[in-house]
Amino acid sequence: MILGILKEIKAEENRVSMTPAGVETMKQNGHTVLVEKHAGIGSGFDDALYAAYGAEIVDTPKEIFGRADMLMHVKEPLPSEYDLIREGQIIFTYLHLAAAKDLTEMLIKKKSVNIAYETIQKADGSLPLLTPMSEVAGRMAIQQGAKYLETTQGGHGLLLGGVPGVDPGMVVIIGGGVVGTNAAKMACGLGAKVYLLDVSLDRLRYLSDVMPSNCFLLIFTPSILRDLISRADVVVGAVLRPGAKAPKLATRDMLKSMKKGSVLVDVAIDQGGCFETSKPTTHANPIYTVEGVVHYCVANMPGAVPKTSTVALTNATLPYVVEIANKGWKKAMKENPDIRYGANVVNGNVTYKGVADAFGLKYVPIDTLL
Ligand SMILES: NC(=O)C1=CN([C@@H]2O[C@H](COP(=O)(O)OP(=O)(O)OC[C@H]3O[C@@H](n4cnc5c(N)ncnc54)[C@H](O)[C@@H]3O)[C@@H](O)[C@H]2O)C=CC1
Ligand SMILES: CC(=O)C(=O)O
Ligand SMILES: [Mg+2]
Repeated sequence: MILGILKEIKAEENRVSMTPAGVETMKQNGHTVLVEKHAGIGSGFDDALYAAYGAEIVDTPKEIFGRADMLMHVKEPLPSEYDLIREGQIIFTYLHLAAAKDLTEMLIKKKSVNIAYETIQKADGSLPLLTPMSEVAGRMAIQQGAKYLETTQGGHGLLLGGVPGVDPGMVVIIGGGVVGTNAAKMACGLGAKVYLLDVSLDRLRYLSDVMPSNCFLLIFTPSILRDLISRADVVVGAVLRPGAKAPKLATRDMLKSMKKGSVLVDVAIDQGGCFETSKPTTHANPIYTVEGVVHYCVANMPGAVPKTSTVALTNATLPYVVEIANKGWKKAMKENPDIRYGANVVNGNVTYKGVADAFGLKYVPIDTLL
């Protein structure tokens, strides 16, 4: 198969979808790998290194779209690429379609085979291609929250961890999955007072065994959130209903009760966000203020730490890329249920229920297309 590694074009997105070591593995499996010129620069990998590991360096995205059987990106295709997508072409990347109606409609029209990293799912319910970036984003969420608490950044001027003799800040994390747990670890490590909320008692029981004593674990209810949010310095949105639009859990009314200059970090923004007042921002312009509360809603947070994220992402994607390339998408989906879950829009059909439900479109189970 011919594989195309495109240069990311989203604002300030410096990741790349495959490391040179990944290219070597694909070559060992008998595939051709086209890498767009300068695709890896932001992650510390130059064209000469890719070439040394067996990649063919290609000048334009147009040539890659024209030649590749499978396209790989990190982020979703952007409008400048829409016309280049070919019928039957495999697109393997983060898509987050339940929060992207235009993109969903475009992919339906193109009849491409769109496999989303974020909905590939293992038998235990975990999301192996979302996990590494959720680890990064969860850890970053606290760095960003701490930074924007500084008065020079628009915050109310508190050091999140405090110092001896002065109270630390209070962090509320909504959702105790991968993002939430990683955010909690960082916030606890800094010495903040941390509240972690989830709807799953089993998850809270597990976390109570592994989290330090400055992490308080509570079941999520709107009234608990309303109470905590009025006292919080940093609130992190970290909920997920896989593949579906995020529920709006924190309302504008709750925001009004918050301290001016406190900070919301809505990591769930890529699925639409879990605060009523969230809208996607970019690394170039990451924050805005509503009701005096700083909102950080960057949909590709890991893109700012590409040296960590690119390697972590390839570590997770590569076994799946190898399987899809070696077997073709149909056989790979027939034989591996994890990959079947990744099917979002295939040959003009919406094959992921959360996406179909988000837009009232017809849901076509992927099994009927294999
Ligand atoms: N902005 C960015 O750059 C990035 C965003 N993300 C996003 O972060 C979000 C969270 O991802 P993960 O932690 O990997 O998901 P996860 O599936 O590991 O965790 C989600 C947690 O939310 C909980 N939950 C669901 N509904 C809830 C509710 N109503 N109240 C409280 N908890 C609830 C679930 O029980 C689960 O524990 C996703 O939308 C993901 O796409 C992930 C990486 C980067
Ligand atoms: C998960 C995701 O959307 C990201 O890493 O950008
Ligand atoms: Mg995202």
